Amino acid sequence: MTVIGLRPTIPVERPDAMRELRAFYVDVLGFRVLTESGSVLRLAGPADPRFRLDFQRTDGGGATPRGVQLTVDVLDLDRAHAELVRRGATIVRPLATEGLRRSFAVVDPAGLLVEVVSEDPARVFGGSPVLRRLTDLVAPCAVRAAVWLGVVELLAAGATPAPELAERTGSHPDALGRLLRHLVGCGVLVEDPAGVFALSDVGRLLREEASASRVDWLMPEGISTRMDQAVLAVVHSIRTGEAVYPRLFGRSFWKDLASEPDLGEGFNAMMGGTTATVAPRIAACYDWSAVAQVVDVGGGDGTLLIELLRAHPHLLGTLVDLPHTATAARANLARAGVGDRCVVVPGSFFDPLPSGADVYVLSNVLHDWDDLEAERILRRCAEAAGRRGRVLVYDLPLDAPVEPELTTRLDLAMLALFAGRLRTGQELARLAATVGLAPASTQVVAGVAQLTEFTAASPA
Ligand SMILES: C[S@@+](CC[C@H](N)C(=O)[O-])C[C@H]1O[C@@H](n2cnc3c(N)ncnc32)[C@H](O)[C@@H]1O
Repeated sequence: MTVIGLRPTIPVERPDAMRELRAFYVDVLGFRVLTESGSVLRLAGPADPRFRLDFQRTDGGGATPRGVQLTVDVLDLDRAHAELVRRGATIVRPLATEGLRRSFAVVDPAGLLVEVVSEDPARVFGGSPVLRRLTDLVAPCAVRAAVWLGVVELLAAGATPAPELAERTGSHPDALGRLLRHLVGCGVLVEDPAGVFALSDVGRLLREEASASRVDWLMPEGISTRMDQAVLAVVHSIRTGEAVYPRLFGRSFWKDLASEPDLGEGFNAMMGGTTATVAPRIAACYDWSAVAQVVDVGGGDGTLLIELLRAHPHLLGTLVDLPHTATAARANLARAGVGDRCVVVPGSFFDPLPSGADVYVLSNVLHDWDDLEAERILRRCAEAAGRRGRVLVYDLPLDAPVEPELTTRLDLAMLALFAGRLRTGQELARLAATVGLAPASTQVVAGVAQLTEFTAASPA
């Protein structure tokens, strides 16, 4: 049996307690009211409507609960019933249908009354919340629209009435109102009775976690829209094993970024924002004291190299990246005051790299490529590092100790965008072995990502 929801129903004896409960749970804790009548108050969690809490007056007559009662939503009520009967559970109310709601009740071993229900009426339209969460595209698109229009930014500065939001974002007033209402429904915004909108606690995460989370990846509109479109078309990648991005936009992801400056700048800003959150940890968790020269291969906009050079004033750096990104990196490195300690080399990591440095860093690079290409990049690093140098690979491993949904979603996105892939630690080590590199040490960065140091394998 599959449980998709759980909510306690709490009996309330004092008549005026309902008002006090509402004030406590709604006004203070931010729960939302789903149903309110004289005898029933049904609430949903502020951040997640799947958190449910129901109160029921005991003096309302009828079948009111005597003690706390649990309501368990299941996907298949008949199967749940058959299973509980087979196990000898005490069924205290037989299977019954009341409108769209089917239920039965059992007593659990602790004596708690458990009502088992399938779809409650409110859920029939729109289907199960669990399936809706997996299939709905409207809410993610509405959040993107609010970010792209600048609604989130404006609301972060203060609560604003809808007409003013429409004017300041250059939006169609009626259409924007509809967007705002859906976002209230999703728990991202709140609206007061005067029609003034504000960010909810969840909505505030869109600002507060901007550089630490996926939210950075919603900005700016151009490149993140293309990346979303590629993910929408992932079925092509599943059928063929190929990236779908070139099929949609006529050229590879990296060529696309190079040919439209806004796309390239947008991607560098998104990537730089993400790397900025881990760069200080990479700078701190590896022993840079014996390193004189570091080459950041595919170093992006220079975010990581800036951090390394600032944290370790003895270091000299080289950044290799495609020409348009190299130009951006050069400007960033100069602005950060470390331009005199580094060289920026526009070029490809499929070509020979500047040789003789102590460390070659590949940060968030290998997962953009399939095994053959990743091997070619590693080979260039190994050649340039020679027997003395080291290759440092920073990436999120496929077997990172996080919810598998996090790593597997990135893995699928890499497939759709570049035919890239996430790799387990072992897969990375196997790939490195093909170019004569052996793992020497591994650090876990930010609890999940991995910094693996490779050296030339000892000759057999
Ligand atoms: C996912 S980003 C990672 C950037 C940076 N290392 C970081 O961790 O923030 C991948 C980088 O590889 C660069 N890149 C793609 N193809 C390249 C190539 N053939 N040669 C050099 N750099 C390349 C991109 O321009 C981009 O900066």
